[in-house]
Amino acid sequence: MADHICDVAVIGAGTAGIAAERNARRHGAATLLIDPEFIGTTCASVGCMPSKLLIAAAENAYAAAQSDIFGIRTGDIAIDGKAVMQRLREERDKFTAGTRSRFEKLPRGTTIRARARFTAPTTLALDNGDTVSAKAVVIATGSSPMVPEPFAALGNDVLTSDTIFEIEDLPRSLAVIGGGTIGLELAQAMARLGVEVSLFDRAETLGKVQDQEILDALLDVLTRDMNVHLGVDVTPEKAAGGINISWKGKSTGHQLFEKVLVAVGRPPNLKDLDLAAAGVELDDRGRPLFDRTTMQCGEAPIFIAGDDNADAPLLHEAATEGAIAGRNAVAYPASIPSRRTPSFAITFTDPPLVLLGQEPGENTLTGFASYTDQGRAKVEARADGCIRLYAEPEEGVLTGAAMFAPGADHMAHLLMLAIMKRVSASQLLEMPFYHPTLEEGLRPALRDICGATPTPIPGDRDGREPPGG
Ligand SMILES: Cc1cc2nc3c(=O)[nH]c(=O)nc-3n(C[C@H](O)[C@H](O)[C@H](O)COP(=O)(O)OP(=O)(O)OC[C@H]3O[C@@H](n4cnc5c(N)ncnc54)[C@H](O)[C@@H]3O)c2cc1C
Ligand SMILES: NC(=O)c1ccc[n+]([C@@H]2O[C@H](COP(=O)([O-])OP(=O)(O)OC[C@H]3O[C@@H](n4cnc5c(N)ncnc54)[C@H](O)[C@@H]3O)[C@@H](O)[C@H]2O)c1
Repeated sequence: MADHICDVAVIGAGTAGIAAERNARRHGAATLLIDPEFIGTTCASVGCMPSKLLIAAAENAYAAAQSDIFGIRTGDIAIDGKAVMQRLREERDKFTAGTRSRFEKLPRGTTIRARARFTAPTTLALDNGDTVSAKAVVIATGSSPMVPEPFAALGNDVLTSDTIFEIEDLPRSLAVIGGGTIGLELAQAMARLGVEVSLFDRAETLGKVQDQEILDALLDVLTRDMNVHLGVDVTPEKAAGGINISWKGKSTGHQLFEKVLVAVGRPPNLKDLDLAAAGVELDDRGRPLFDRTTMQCGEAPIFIAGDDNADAPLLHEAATEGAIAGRNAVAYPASIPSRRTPSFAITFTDPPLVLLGQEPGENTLTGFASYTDQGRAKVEARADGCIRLYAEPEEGVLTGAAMFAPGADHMAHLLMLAIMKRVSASQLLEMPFYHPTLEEGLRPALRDICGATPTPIPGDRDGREPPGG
């Protein structure tokens, strides 16, 4: 049993915790990074990377299935589920190994393999019997999949994002419960890998989409590969050969599935931390109140970063919040506020779904563009989806976007720059748009916005699509 003394103790060695420790050390602190597993982050082990590896396999299966369109005959396509999952795990393990190797490069004595809980605002008890005394503490404990009661009792046929990447072979059929980011990405990937998929959500939308045209486009694409049931409550029951799912609400039915993926959200990992001892003020869900510009919990020497604060549970936000928390833990009690970037979420469906910036308000101007007749999208046989751009009424300065369109994951970065630099639709239209690109498809929406503001379509620019495509 040892008593460790440091300037900044970081609980959790995921993306946020690693960034917090690194930045606290960069600012001169003696640090400790505490984690029971040092698995190499959720992102690399069971999150971003394995899900994108599955999606990459699905994209290749889909491209092979579509190749006839281009006159390329591939013959019968065989999907070797075991090989798909094996490659996924092999590549995933390289990502986790890369992250884990960074722990070995930390200064000696920085890492402690244990689970921590608070005994006072700046003291921690570890489950190996050690204690930690710090000047400030960063909580970076992440989140875990929620499994509602009826599913929890049903054993191994019920999967979450923590277990689905471990399956030996692709199932014949899969019910996906929850059409949020995880459900959408994995449902479409599995369906395109030949799994019979049904997607269920109790909401009447998917992926938090508010715009009806975007939702319609999303449903149009998804339902080519799977059944989608919105506005339903599902009840699972163990049955011979898998799990029987009954649903009722906007539609009613029942079906047997070999496996069920539960993807209904990821609550923060806070319950084992004994936050009462930390003395931080909690909201009505038991989550610490904190300032998102400093990551500080009230006036306490405690900072919270990453999924565990449930603010923006995304990789880039976890890394940013960790860096802010680490710097301010060193600066305590003189926290320095940081400017946070506009909200930015990409769901890696095909085409990608993007929600960017502010949601529209009463006076927001909107511009619309469809990709069903867009030149480059048609060339590539992926003419689906649409985009909606949002702007301020006075000058048409861009404020946000909702997009479900080919290339939206890349175009969103251009729009993010425009939003952050307060660029107007008119100014964007002064920019050259190379032909034929997917970016050209933004212009009808930009022109809509110009048309509704005193800032016109630039007089020396063509007001229509380029002749020839
Ligand atoms: C399937 C899936 C796909 C995703 N895809 C994307 C994507 O494409 N893009 C994107 O931006 N985001 C994606 N995300 C979200 C992203 O992975 C998370 O936002 C990010 O990993 C959160 O990092 P974190 O540091 O908060 O948590 P984590 O990386 O989970 O780290 C938390 C750490 O805290 C430790 N811990 C917990 N309790 C204690 C305790 N009491 N004491 C000590 N240590 C503790 C845990 O062991 C863990 O190591 C995805 C998530 C999932 C599940
Ligand atoms: N590409 C990415 O950036 C990416 C990918 C995967 C995950 N993530 C992160 O992981 C987080 C968690 O993802 P998630 O998909 O688990 O959660 P989510 O909050 O995105 O979606 C949960 C969905 O489940 C539905 N739901 C809730 N309870 C239900 C029930 N009992 N029956 C049916 N439907 C139900 C909700 O209506 C919602 O649509 C996301 O918020 C996101 O931040 C990001």
